[in-house]
Amino acid sequence: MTEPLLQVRGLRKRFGGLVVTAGVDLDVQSREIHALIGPNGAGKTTLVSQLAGELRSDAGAIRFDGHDITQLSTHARARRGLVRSFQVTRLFRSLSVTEHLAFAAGASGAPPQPDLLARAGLEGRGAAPVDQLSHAEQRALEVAMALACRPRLLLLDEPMAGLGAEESLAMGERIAALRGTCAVLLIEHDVEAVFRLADRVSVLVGGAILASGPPAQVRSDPEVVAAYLGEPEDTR
Ligand SMILES: Nc1ncnc2c1ncn2[C@@H]1O[C@H](COP(=O)(O)OP(=O)(O)OP(=O)(O)O)[C@@H](O)[C@H]1O
Repeated sequence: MTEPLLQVRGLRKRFGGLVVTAGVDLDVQSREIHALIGPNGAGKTTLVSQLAGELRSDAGAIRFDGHDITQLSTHARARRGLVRSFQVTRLFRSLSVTEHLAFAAGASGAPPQPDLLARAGLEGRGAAPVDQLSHAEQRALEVAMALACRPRLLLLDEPMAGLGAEESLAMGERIAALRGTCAVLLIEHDVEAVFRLADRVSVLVGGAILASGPPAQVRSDPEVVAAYLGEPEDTR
């Protein structure tokens, strides 16, 4: 069997006395949409920060595309195609959407992609300064900037947070449209959206993967139901 695109083994991270990532094993295959779900405080964002290289791991190994990247910088990981979505609120608010996309592409060395605005749902908004975008448009730009880097694995941490129902659906459709072009590791609290979108789901509880598999299998796993999903009537 070919090696998964991302292979994480025994990954650990502690903050002082608090063990947050407690020996994570995780495989993400090429071009799959892989959701990472779990209770508040389970360690999802910390794990994504470790994968992106923003947080140094205490132990364990991260292999990407057949190479050990555990010690590589964020930038070196992005150049290999492991990209976390940007947070535009941290960037240059008076620059336009197009300028942001050019900045992201330039930083990663990827060639420009003329269809990116349309793929991101930002058609006709290229000249708009970022501080005039709606919240939903800003979230769309964050994903678009990551796509501008031509990722092989896109790390998305709650891309639907703060969006209305229709905007969430639109974001879900854009993520679904990525299937087959790149892999996506998606952290999302909206379990219904996750089970609609994902090819596989992993459940992180207490800093370790409790279950991993196709949505239907994970959804009916008694341990997952007990630790996170609850019975059908109180499914969150
Ligand atoms: N830099 C830090 N220093 C100390 N503790 C931290 C730090 N970052 C995260 N934590 C703690 O690690 C635990 C896991 O946090 P994390 O944000 O990774 O969980 P999460 O699963 O993403 O949660 P949520 O679903 O609520 O976003 C929490 O108890 C949090 O307080």
